[in-house]
Amino acid sequence: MRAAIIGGTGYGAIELIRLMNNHPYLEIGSVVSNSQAGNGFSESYPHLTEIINQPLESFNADRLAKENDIVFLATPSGVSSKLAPVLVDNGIKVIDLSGDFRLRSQTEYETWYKHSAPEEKYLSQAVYGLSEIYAEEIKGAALIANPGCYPTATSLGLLPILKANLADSQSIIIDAKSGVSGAGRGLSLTSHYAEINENLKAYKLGAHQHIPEIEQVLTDETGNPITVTFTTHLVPMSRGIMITAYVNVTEKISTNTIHDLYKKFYENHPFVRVRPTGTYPSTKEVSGSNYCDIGLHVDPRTNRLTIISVIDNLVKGAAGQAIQNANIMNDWDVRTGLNSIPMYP
Ligand SMILES: NC(=O)C1=CN([C@@H]2O[C@H](COP(=O)(O)OP(=O)(O)OC[C@H]3O[C@@H](n4cnc5c(N)ncnc54)[C@H](OP(=O)(O)O)[C@@H]3O)[C@@H](O)[C@H]2O)C=CC1
Ligand SMILES: CC(=O)N[C@@H](CCC(=O)OP(=O)(O)O)C(=O)O
Repeated sequence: MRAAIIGGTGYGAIELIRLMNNHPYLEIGSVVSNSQAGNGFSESYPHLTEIINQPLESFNADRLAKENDIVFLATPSGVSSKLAPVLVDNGIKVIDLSGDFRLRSQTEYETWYKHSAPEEKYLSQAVYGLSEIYAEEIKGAALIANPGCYPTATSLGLLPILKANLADSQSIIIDAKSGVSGAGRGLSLTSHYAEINENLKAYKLGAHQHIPEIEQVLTDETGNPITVTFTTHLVPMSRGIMITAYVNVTEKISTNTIHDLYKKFYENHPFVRVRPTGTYPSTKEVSGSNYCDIGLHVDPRTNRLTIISVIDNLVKGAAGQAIQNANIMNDWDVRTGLNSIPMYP
């Protein structure tokens, strides 16, 4: 199956290429670049020399639909909302890595993203691609809204306890940290070496676009309107996300019991690894892989559960989950092309 990638010279796109290169059924088809059309790939990414030789193309929806079977949009929010409709109307399946089709409400989208929402007609047909939770819906979808990196780690970490009705759903605090590649390849003062090296920064307090996304999933899955306190931090590393979530449990319950509950919840989901009690995952232990690793601890003094959830933002947080969704859409084993062991150290 030929897969086109749009946003060709961004970090999401090259991660798609790295993963697709080892996928037995997905062949890298057209690679579209807005800024580098006509140039060779290795001019932007010399590490791909003699591996990916095709020239970068400009966007042409008719040609893309004729020459490819599926399109991955690795473009910024506000750009995907313009490109996806043209592709869907051309009858090609689309997996969008941006935030454009994740929120069902246009008003919510415009409040948090600060630009115009996609058309209702396309929003209503988009399926939220949190692979472990929505596989049935993903199977038949024409347009997938691939989840955000922070919402992936957060939702997978919180859903088992919330769905078991063992937590006070209004007590959730999420402390989130990301490596700099989460902000993409574009240059900015925040990701400038001297600004981020040996530094730790909190950002977008109360204004992060992933807040409504997290609240939407948790609310949908529990049936209770949930609001969360969510604070993001930029850490001086290239890849990786760690979320530390705190939630009050509503009855006396041990870490072992909660651990068993999580193991059961994810027993048929090979990419979520629930760590043994007393051990907590680190970002390097999932780096370069599609795993989400979860560690759990209940403090009996406070009756509060601490959840540590780690992913690689570019893999499970973006390109890896997108490929996992393509696997689900095509009825291939979810692990297809995603078997690589995390890169350690
Ligand atoms: N980085 C991450 O960890 C994650 C990213 N995402 C989302 O995935 C998407 C891609 O992210 P990422 O690759 O990191 O971002 P980058 O900034 O690295 O890449 C985005 C690419 O999109 C293309 N682009 C930029 N502006 C325009 C435009 N106006 N019109 C058309 N194309 C444009 C550019 O490539 P070219 O000029 O070659 O077309 C650019 O390199 C974003 O929506 C992001 O929010 C989601 C989860 C995690
Ligand atoms: C470190 C960093 O800046 N991360 C980005 C993550 C953005 C992202 O992945 O965008 P989506 O909204 O498409 O998920 C941020 O916090 O905004």
